[in-house]
Amino acid sequence: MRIKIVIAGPRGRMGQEAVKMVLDEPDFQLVGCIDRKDKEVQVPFLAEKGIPVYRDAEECFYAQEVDVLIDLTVAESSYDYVMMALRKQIRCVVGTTGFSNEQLQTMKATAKENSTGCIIAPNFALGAILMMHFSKIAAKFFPDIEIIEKHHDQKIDAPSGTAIKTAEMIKNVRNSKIQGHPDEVETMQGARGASDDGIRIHSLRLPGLVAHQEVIFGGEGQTLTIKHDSMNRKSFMEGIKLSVQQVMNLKEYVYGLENVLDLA
Ligand SMILES: NC(=O)c1ccc[n+]([C@@H]2O[C@H](COP(=O)([O-])OP(=O)(O)OC[C@H]3O[C@@H](n4cnc5c(N)ncnc54)[C@H](O)[C@@H]3O)[C@@H](O)[C@H]2O)c1
Ligand SMILES: O=C(O)C1=N[C@H](C(=O)O)CCC1
Repeated sequence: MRIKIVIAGPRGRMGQEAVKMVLDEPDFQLVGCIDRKDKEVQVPFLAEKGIPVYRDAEECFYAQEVDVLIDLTVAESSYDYVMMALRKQIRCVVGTTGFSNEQLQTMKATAKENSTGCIIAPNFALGAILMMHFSKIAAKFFPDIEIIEKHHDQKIDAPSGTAIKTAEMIKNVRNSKIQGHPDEVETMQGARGASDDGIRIHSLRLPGLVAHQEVIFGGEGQTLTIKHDSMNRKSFMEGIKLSVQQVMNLKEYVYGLENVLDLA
């Protein structure tokens, strides 16, 4: 039996790539897409293949038998779609970033209440998962850390979901620390970036970039840099494919692809 999939956000940079991936995968079946309500734009590629595009998620979930929702939209709509899907016991694979902690906690609780799998991953690139994992190891030895994330200039959320997740993973192993000089002063606001428990996060947005992150550790007489670059959006597809396969056997919420990979 093929896994029946709906993709929300099929016209986006990630959505287009995900549509191709799902259509190319013999074990997957794309049964529909969900596009935004306010734009009546045809999606010719989907029309040719006879794949319905719904403007209303409720209608989509009513009309189609769905195993997994893949959401690649914006946090506001993604939250509504995921909540609706989980309440109907439709599993979710979510790449969208920019959720509040409260939204993440509510989706977690809803997945549990409905015994339904939900993987939310701020980054699906396997190299990025390793970059975060290696950073967590390095942070045990080097507690002075600056994260520099660089993305294309059409990204709406900052800092990136990956940078937030990296800081969260590091905080699990690093004691709280205020970095830099205790009397340090910003003579231009924002010069030192954001601070998460003392870890500094800097967000760069430029045309030409896709998704990149460096985690720089400083110690006595040395620095260590752990760096990952996504050159295109195909780099995320292997992780989405794996998540769809894994979520079929899950009955709860998982935040981060590292939790469904064997990194031991
Ligand atoms: N997890 C990862 O590995 C990963 C990788 C790349 C991007 N992202 C995230 O994925 C999301 C999408 O990124 P993108 O670069 O494709 O953005 P994009 O702007 O190209 O695409 C977003 C799509 O969502 C659609 N959309 C907006 N509101 C909608 C609604 N209410 N219903 C349905 N569709 C709606 C837009 O029309 C657009 O087509 C972002 O949150 C981004 O941060 C995650
Ligand atoms: O918006 C993007 O493009 C990306 N966002 C993710 C994030 O916020 O971490 C990472 C991959 C690309």
